[in-house]
Amino acid sequence: MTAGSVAAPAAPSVPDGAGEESLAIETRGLSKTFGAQRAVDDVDLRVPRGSVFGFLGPNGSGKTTTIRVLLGLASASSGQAWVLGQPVPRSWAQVLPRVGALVEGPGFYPFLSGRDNLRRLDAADPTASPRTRRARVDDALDRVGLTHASSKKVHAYSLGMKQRLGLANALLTPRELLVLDEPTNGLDPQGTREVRHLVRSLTADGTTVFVSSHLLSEIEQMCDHVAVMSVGRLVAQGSMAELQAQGARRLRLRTPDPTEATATLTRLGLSVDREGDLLADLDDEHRVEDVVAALVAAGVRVRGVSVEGETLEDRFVALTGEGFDVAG
Ligand SMILES: Nc1ncnc2c1ncn2[C@@H]1O[C@H](COP(=O)(O)OP(=O)(O)OP(=O)(O)O)[C@@H](O)[C@H]1O
Repeated sequence: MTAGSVAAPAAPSVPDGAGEESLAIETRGLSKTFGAQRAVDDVDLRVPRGSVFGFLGPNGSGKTTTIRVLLGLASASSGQAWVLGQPVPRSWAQVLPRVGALVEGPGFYPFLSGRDNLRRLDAADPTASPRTRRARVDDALDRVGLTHASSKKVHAYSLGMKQRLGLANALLTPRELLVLDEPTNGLDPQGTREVRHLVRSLTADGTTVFVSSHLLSEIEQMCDHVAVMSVGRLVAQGSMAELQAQGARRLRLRTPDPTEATATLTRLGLSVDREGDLLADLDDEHRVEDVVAALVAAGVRVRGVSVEGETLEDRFVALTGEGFDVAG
C-alpha cells in the first residue's frame, strides 16, 4: 500500500473466517463506534474484483471510517473484513503490497519537489524495484497530468495538485486494488474530469478501484457498481443497472375509457392516480405486458402506454434522505 499517511497495521481485532475469492473487498457485520456513536454500523460490503466500485454517501455517513478500518488505519469494533480474499488486519503483510491507497491526502515533504517526494515514497516500498524507479515515477506523474509541475516544491502545490500527487503515489507500481477516498476533492472541473477518466482507465488491466464520494454525478460517471451509506449503515449495493431496476416504476396509461381502466387496474391490485392520464405504481408482481393484456381483455381501449422509472438521483435521495449532494 502506498498511502503516505498509512501507519503500521492495527492490532488484530476482527475475527477471521473465509473470504470470497471473487471479491476484492468483503465485510460482514463491520462496525466502528466512537463512544456512543456508531460511525459504521453492521456493514456487509461486497466489492467484485475488477469493478469500479463507488462508495457513495453524504458527509459523515461513515465512508472514511470504513476505508480506514479496511486499510488497517483504525481497528474495527466488531465484524469481519477481507481484502483480496485475505482476512485483515491479520494478513496485512501479504495484502499490503497489492493495494494502493489515497486516503486523506498523503503526507508529503513540503520542501521537496513532487518528483522527489514520489522517489522517496517509492524507495520506502520494499517491493518496488529501484532499477525502474525513475521511469515509474515519471510515468505516474504523467498519468495524473503533473509532469509540468514535477520539479516544483510541494509547498507551492495547490490542493488539487497535492491530490494528483497522492494519486500518482498510489499508481507507482501496478496494484490489484486501489482505494481512493474522495479523489476529486479540491480539483477544478478540468482536473475532476481527468481523474474520472484516469479511474475508468485503471480497470483496463484488471485492477479493482474502490472510490468514495459524496457526489452521485461523480459515481455515476466513473463506476459500474455502487454501495450507498447513510448514517453509518449500508442502505443499498449492487451494479448500477441493478440499482436502477430496483427503483419504483409507474405505468402511464392514455385511454378514452378511464372508468373501465381504473376498475381493471384496481382489480389487479394496483393503486391508481388520475393526472390527465391514469398512473399506476408497478411492482415485481405486475409486469407491464400482463397489465396491458388484462386491460385489453377487459375491453379497455389503449391509446398509449409508457413506463416511467425513478432516476438514480430520485433513488439515492430516497435512500439517504434530504440534503444528499447529487450534483458535481
Ligand atoms: N476519530 C473519530 N472520533 C470521533 N468521531 C469520529 C472519528 N472519526 C469519524 N468520526 C465520526 O464518525 C462519523 C463518520 O465519519 P466519516 O469521516 O467516516 O464519514 P464520511 O462519510 O467519510 O464523511 P466525509 O465525506 O465528510 O469524510 C462522523 O459523524 C464523524 O464525526
